[in-house]
Amino acid sequence: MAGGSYNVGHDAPRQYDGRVTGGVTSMEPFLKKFFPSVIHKMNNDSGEQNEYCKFDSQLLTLFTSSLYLAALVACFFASVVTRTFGRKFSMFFGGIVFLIGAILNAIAGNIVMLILGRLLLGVGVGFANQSVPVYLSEMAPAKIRGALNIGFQMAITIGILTANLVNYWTNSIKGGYGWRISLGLAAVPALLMTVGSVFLPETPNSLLERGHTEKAKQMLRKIRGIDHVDEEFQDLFDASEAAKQVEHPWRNITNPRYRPQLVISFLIPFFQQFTGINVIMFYAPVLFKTLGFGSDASLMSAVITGVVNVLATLVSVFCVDKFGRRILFLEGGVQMFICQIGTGIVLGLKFGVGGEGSLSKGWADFVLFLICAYVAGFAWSWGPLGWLVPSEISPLEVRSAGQAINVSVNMLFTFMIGQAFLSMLCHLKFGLFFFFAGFVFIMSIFIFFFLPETKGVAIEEMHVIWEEHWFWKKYMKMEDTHNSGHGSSGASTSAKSV
Ligand SMILES: OC[C@H]1O[C@](O)(CO)[C@@H](O)[C@@H]1O
Repeated sequence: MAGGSYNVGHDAPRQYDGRVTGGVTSMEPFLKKFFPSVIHKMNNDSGEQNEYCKFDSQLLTLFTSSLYLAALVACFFASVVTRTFGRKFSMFFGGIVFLIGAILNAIAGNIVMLILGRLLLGVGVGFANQSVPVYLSEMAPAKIRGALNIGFQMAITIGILTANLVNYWTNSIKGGYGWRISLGLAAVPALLMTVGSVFLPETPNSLLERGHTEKAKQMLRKIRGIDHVDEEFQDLFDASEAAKQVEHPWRNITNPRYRPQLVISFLIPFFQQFTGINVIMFYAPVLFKTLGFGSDASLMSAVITGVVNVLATLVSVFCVDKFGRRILFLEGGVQMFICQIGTGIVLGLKFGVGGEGSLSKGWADFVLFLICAYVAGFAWSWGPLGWLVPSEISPLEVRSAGQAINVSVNMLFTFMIGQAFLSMLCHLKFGLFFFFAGFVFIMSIFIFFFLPETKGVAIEEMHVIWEEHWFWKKYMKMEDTHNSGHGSSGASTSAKSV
């Protein structure tokens, strides 16, 4: 499946570098060079050491999370570039900026270079994030769009695992420059993306959007491998014309008729981040080190959680169309809740509020098991469904606005949790796990009552599920004050996820 390989190839930079930092921030030579105060705190053996606060440094968290802030800002520019100059150009530009960021990070001699490089990486991520999913959705034949959508999250998890493996290796390199290799290797997927984007065909939708009607038809023939594409082309053409009529997608989405889309496009990425997943993904090595695992063992544990993440995401590829979204969301929620409460209790008992103590091997293994089960629960529920559901519920006329909300909310809260985690751990201590468990409880209730099943429902028929829903149906009857757009555009039969 060609689309699958586009996916993995092109999302790799975002994932590789976004995550490689989690490991780097637990490497001593790196900390010594850029964050000596953290090292000082770590080595403080005055006996009053608080395990939870070992790594608390605003600068250190800023280093990790600044990428997402840059991505958040960049994705708004990227949406204009992607529309005006095409998906290919957006990927190419993102790749180049990302490449410069990776080089700057690898040769960084001071904290300014380090953070500047990271901001550039963020800009690259913003562009890739905006263009790659759109590209995939537009290239995919309708019947494998769902699988491809999860392919996006699959690529994310593979990128995280690769980053963890690289860190595991570079951590063992003598000479104190391992972190440079970790950060610099981000140039590999960046190059892949830049060069790859030159050779990729442009999507028919993008060609149509920019007025190249005949080229668009030829391209559709080429990528489908058949001559008779009239029907699909007509759908694309109609959808593109209908989208051109929508002058105010942002005003459209505030219409009561689109209330479920507005609320869900905001809440799903918000909740996805408040599962606390990135505490594990960004800081697993730091977290495991805090729990008393050695430096090497910490990274190894991060590799283990990385493998679990990939495999469990695969599970959802096979289950999502068979068992539906709701059951995965709910099962994943229960599993995460139990594991978080379990981890919180063990840490509470072993470290108490004072944060002094250690874990015996048996208890440490048990915590590792709980964290792996938590990651698995996330990886077959909120991970992939966090992208899939918002993209499939919006009719064409509000799709771009819905998707922009989804991506920006995701980046915003990834940033906020990345930024806040180390001091949350320091202040909330083991309560941090109860904090996220509380959110998992709330989000599961939300899914139970407010998210109807979307499995097997054609996108253009999606309005029916809201009209029949006990809560959302009242919005469907409300007067349309802004315009005459209906929840399902007749032109949206090709159901492009943009
Ligand atoms: O697999 C974990 C990853 O999945 C996401 O929640 C969504 O793509 C990321 O924020 C996270 O790092």
